[in-house]
Amino acid sequence: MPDDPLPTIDPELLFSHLSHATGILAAVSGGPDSMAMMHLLALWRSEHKTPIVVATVDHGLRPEAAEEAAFVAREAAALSLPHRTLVWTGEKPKTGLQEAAREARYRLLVQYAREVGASHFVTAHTQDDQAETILMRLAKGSGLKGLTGMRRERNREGVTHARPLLGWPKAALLDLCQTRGWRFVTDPSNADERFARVRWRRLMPLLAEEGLTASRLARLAERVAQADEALEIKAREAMESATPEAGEGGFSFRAACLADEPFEIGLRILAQALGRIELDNIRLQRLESCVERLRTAILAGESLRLTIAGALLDLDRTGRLRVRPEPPRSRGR
Ligand SMILES: Nc1ncnc2c1ncn2[C@@H]1O[C@H](COP(=O)(O)OP(=O)(O)OP(=O)(O)O)[C@@H](O)[C@H]1O
Repeated sequence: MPDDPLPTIDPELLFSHLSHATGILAAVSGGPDSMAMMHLLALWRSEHKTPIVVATVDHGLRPEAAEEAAFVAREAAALSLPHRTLVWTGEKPKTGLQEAAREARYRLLVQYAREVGASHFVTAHTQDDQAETILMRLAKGSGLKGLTGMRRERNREGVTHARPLLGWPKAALLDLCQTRGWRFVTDPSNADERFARVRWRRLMPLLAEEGLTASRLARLAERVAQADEALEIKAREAMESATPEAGEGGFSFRAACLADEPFEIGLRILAQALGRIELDNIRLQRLESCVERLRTAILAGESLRLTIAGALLDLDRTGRLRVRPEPPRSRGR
């Protein structure tokens, strides 16, 4: 397959959805993607008044990290952009280090965005990152929700996390850095095969030879996101017509919809019900087995009591399902 020509990136279009931001915090690690983002933001700023600040997180995991942060600070200063290094000082876990580092990074970025009054923080995730995310989630047996990939915008504790480069290939950003002479650093952990993401990245050219390109995977994510949104709306409508009522530390609804609606909608109704008592991110397999058991009981007109991820579900013989947080005493049994 011939390579697509690299697209030209217009900062005005790229950041158009950020024009209403009260301030933008750019998360810049020093790699080509985020350095390109910083330069593009600096170009965009010449036409806009939105304050822009830059931050680099030093996770305290690699000795070179402090020098990389200093490098970003110098490059930001050359563009007259204020820069801050945010240091992760917390305890470092022995397992799940990447996950913990990501959580710490976002926590620090959200805190700093608040401190400087920025309504948005932006990261330089690209189309390739999106494609890798989809492949990794497929390999983990993800359901539809996971296959929607990373979102262009999401709320993190009151601050909007935007990913303006999600539609752009990494190669286009690298090309920009090279042609414009924008300097960047190379993070050695990007070649460390202990990380699943790196191993998937190595597979990408092979998959592209069979047509499974990053742009097709990213397109799949967009289509799945559309389907996911439609199914969520249908599930919400079904729940609204099931006379939901708050009470006794939780809420209840007519559960017939769990059996009458297609299984996928039933799953989402239950997930939304649990969401109402602030239980989110429940494992798909757990939800699936709960809905299966509830459907069987509903059709047989039987009562049923179940627990799932800290919630107590009580189906009575009239077909009403009560959902409430599990009392602390019975948890973990
Ligand atoms: N140390 C850092 N300091 C500042 N920003 C960072 C840092 N590391 C990553 N970022 C931001 O996050 C973007 C994506 O980085 P990377 O792909 O390494 O993160 P990831 O952990 O895979 O992403 P995610 O956190 O969404 O899973 C970078 O382009 C940059 O904008």
